[in-house]
Amino acid sequence: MSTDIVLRAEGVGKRFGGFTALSGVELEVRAGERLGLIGPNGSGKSTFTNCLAGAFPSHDGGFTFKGQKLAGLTSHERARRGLARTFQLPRPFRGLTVLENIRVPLAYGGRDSATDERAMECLQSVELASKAHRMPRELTQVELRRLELARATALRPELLIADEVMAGLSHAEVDQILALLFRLNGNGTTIIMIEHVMRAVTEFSQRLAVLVAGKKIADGDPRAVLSMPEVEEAYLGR
Ligand SMILES: Nc1ncnc2c1ncn2[C@@H]1O[C@H](COP(=O)(O)OP(=O)(O)OP(=O)(O)O)[C@@H](O)[C@H]1O
Repeated sequence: MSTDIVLRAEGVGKRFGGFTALSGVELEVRAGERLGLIGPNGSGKSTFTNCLAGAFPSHDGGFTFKGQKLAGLTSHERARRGLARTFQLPRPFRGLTVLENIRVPLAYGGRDSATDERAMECLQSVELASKAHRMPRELTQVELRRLELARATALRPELLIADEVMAGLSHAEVDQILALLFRLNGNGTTIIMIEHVMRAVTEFSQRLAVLVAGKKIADGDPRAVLSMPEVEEAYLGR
């Protein structure tokens, strides 16, 4: 694993009206790293993702990605720079086939890359090639998650934020998605996994960061972090 810092969050804060959803969040992610970002419901994980991906601005602080500040860039511009995210509820274009769904992000990456061949390659990487000409409504839950991952990673991002891609899946399906994420990481993609399926997070993460009520309360070796009394109390409810 390289020691280059690919992402740095500095003092990130976000308010919704009078409610503080994030406060002073500092985070560094190394190139090639697998980081788990955990925390109870409502602790600010998706808000952090939305600020990072440019869905809405943060009120305080900001992000540096590959040495460049992200402030002022739209979510599309961030995606073009290699920052990808999935959505908790998969958001395929319902009126397009599975293959056409992959052509959309490819088209963002430049006219030449939006070929059927490249789209099929993406589908093969998530084992969905046999469903290329199906409509999203014909896919199972786990296939929809795979399509979401293929859409997010079509442009071969340097950093992927996988936001609860395992929710509601069976044990075996979680293993399938885990294998896929390990493969993506093995091919060089840095991954931040936001997940409530603890088995998956602990198996996947080289490091864990914990958000509670909008603040980062722990960051380090997964075993050490999970055995911290404040994490057990806040997150695991023990
Ligand atoms: N658009 C919004 N307007 C007002 N409050 C919001 C908005 N988005 C999030 N919040 C609030 O901010 C807090 C953090 O929410 P967020 O969705 O980031 O938590 P989370 O850690 O991702 O939770 P979960 O694990 O349930 O997905 C919550 O209290 C939520 O109600």
